[in-house]
Amino acid sequence: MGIGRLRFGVEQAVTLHRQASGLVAAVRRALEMPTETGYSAESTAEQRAIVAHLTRTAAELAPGWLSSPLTPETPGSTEAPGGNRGNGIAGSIGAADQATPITLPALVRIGEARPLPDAAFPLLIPTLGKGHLVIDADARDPRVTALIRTVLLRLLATMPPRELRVLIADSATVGAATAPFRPLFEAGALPAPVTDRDGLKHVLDEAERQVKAGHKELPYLLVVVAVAPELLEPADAARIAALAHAGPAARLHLLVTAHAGKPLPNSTQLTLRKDHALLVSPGGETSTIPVHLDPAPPTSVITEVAERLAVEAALAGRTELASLLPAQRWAESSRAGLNATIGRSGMAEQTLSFDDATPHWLVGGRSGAGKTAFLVNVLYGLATRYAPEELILYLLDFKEGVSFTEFTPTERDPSWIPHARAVGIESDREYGVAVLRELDAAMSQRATLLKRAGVTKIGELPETIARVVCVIDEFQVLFAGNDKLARDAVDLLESLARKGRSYGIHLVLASQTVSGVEALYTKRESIFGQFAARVALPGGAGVLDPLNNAATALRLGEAVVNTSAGAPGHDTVVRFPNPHAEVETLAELRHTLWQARPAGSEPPSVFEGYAEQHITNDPVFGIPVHRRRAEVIVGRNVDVSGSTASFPLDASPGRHIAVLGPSEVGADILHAAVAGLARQHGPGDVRFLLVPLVAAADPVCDDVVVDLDRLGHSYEILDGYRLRNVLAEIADPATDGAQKPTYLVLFGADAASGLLEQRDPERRRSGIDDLRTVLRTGPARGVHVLGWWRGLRRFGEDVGGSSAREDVACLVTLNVPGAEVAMMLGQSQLDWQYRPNRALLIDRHTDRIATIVPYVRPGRYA
Ligand SMILES: Nc1ncnc2c1ncn2[C@@H]1O[C@H](COP(=O)(O)OP(=O)(O)OP(=O)(O)O)[C@@H](O)[C@H]1O
Repeated sequence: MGIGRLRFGVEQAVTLHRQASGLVAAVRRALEMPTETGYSAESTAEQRAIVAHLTRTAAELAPGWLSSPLTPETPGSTEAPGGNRGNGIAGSIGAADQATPITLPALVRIGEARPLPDAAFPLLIPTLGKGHLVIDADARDPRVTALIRTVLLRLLATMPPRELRVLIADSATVGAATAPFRPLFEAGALPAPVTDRDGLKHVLDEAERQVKAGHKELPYLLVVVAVAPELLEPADAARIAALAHAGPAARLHLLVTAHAGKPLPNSTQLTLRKDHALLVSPGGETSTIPVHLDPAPPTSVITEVAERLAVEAALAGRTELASLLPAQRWAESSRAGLNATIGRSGMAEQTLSFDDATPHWLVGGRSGAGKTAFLVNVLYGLATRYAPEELILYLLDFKEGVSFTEFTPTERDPSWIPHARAVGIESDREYGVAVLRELDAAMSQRATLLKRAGVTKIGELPETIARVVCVIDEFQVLFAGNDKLARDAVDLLESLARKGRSYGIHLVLASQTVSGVEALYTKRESIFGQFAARVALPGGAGVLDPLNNAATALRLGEAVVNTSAGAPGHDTVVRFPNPHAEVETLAELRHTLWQARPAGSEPPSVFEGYAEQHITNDPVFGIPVHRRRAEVIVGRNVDVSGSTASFPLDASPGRHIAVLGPSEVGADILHAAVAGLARQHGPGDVRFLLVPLVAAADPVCDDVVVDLDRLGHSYEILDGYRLRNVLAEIADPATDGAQKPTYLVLFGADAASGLLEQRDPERRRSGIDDLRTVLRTGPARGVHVLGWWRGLRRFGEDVGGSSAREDVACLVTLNVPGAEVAMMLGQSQLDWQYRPNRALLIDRHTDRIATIVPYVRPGRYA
């Protein structure tokens, strides 16, 4: 072989390496050497000198794993082959103690160019930051498999894991070509190869996104296209050509196999011959210099490297919550919006914002898909990033579970997240609507502020106004029932979704069944249209466009994030941590945030739907207040603050309380009523007449007695006969004013009906007559009846039917059907269904009807 041929070969190498300026210069120098030194290049020795020079240059330009032979000299060692430090996994893993910085692997060895039968120089091809590699044979050819493995191993072993993503579409060998890299797939450090047409489309989507994003901070993306040629659709081939054109500028690089036809732009092209390969110039000209592709690296080497990289990736790409939290607490401003780190895509952190573009989020996922985990991560992330003056949280959970207990003080741990304003656990719809109302009111206040300041967004106000994030888990419960409550919820949500962005009020709606929200039917678009940010967890494809199948193959701990209202092609798959696995980290973080809370911070108001409510925890119980008139405390309102549910007692006719329904909670409500009253009167100022008429109430009555004794009150315990006499006494106008203010407490009042119905022939009155008189005239004389009737009908008959409705104005109904309550109230319909641990409070004088959580004695539901 003469120098002419060598010169041709080397010059072609120069052309092909045009973009690799370092190599071009080096090769030129090598070519110029004979003339400079005056030697004739005709001699074989001279040709050898050129080849040797090229070899040395190659080692400089592509050190370590990039170009050295991949059969390790010391088996079992993944130190950089060839003894080079700096460009290899040894360098990246031990980066801290490496003196040599990692250089970008712009050039990678794929084999040897052999211009002389006995002299070869390493063939380097331009890769990251430069160009693509294309070969005409498909991956079923073992030499192509070897090429893929060589390039992948060299690049993976060289690049820091965060800076190179690899996507593999391999229908040709169904993933076999890259099988030795399995440890990386299993560790989630690289996505496993996709092997079908849809998979290829997703890979190309992802590559196009990289090109569209176009900014320089993205990690490099290497896409291996090892598609069986018979499965490659022309449209996909066109997409690949377009990506080849635009890729290098956007850090996207291709390794394409089975490519026939026109050379792809920016590519090193190879054509396979029987025992060697040839380079094809961009113009399509085939060189004559034979290239011997490197054999596949030993599987053991690949596996060892992959395992080490998987460990490194696991460390670098940890998705533990702690690794996603900001280093500095409360360092960010919420003026322009809030950023939440939601997990990682590859090694890169993924952030989703609450701002003008994505003011509200919709999150979907089947039960057990990790929705709570996802939300808890987001909330801890936000609470660590933004100070309580910048962020307020409202957390509502409608399902059974403990999603947000994290954020509230408990008996065991008094700390709380200082941003949390209200937390609803197993919330009622009434509570949800109360929260939405509070937010709606906040929106109106903010609107006034903005108007006054002449601006349109809270970020433009001179002072910082905290942004509000309201998370509603299983929000579809709000709309169940298609009743007034559901309609109110829809209206409020629509208003918040539409206007919240300007006022810094952001919603996160999470659900298992977003698609089936019936009550939203007419308003679906106007509500969900405002939710540009969609997060689909496994089974949560309902939050995406019906044509978007990006969430089909998600695993636990993964989510598709889409900021284009779920439109196909705008999806990023993120991995998120499991906070339930980091209980200690969370507890520590909560304590740190709690300790740092601003002076005077109040704990969040907490609504626990399942919890028994006890009067001893009532906000006004036992606080000595000088009341003008007594209040009968019966439970807690289902509102944001969990305020006291009570009836004021005054002298107007009808200020008596009837608790209705067979549930024994009726007796407990009377217990609470007496306990509350007993603390509003001095000992001896009033008298309590206790009438335990049913066995079920005896223990309750005993507790009342103990309490009254302790407080030094005077009381009497009456049976049915004494009750009849007492009613007669009180009803007698002659006793007017002779008695102290009296509370007549009837435990199971219906049991006395038979006795009271009997007429006293002398007085020509029955006990029932006296009862009705007491009801009508008692309050004016300070006599109030507190009674528990187990049946509605009996109660109606005792008090005198519908004409006497006003004689008992304060009602608490328990397990009584809504229709019967409606009938008693003379209404056509009542949207109320009894649920355990709930009651309906009705005050006829104020037309107030509200769901309450009645006070019970501890252990009532145990
Ligand atoms: N990123 C994750 N990696 C691994 N396991 C996880 C991850 N996130 C959650 N899990 C686990 O999955 C299970 C379900 O999680 P989680 O309670 O968050 O789901 P969910 O969708 O809220 O379920 P449900 O709606 O039934 O309450 C839990 O056992 C949790 O530990």
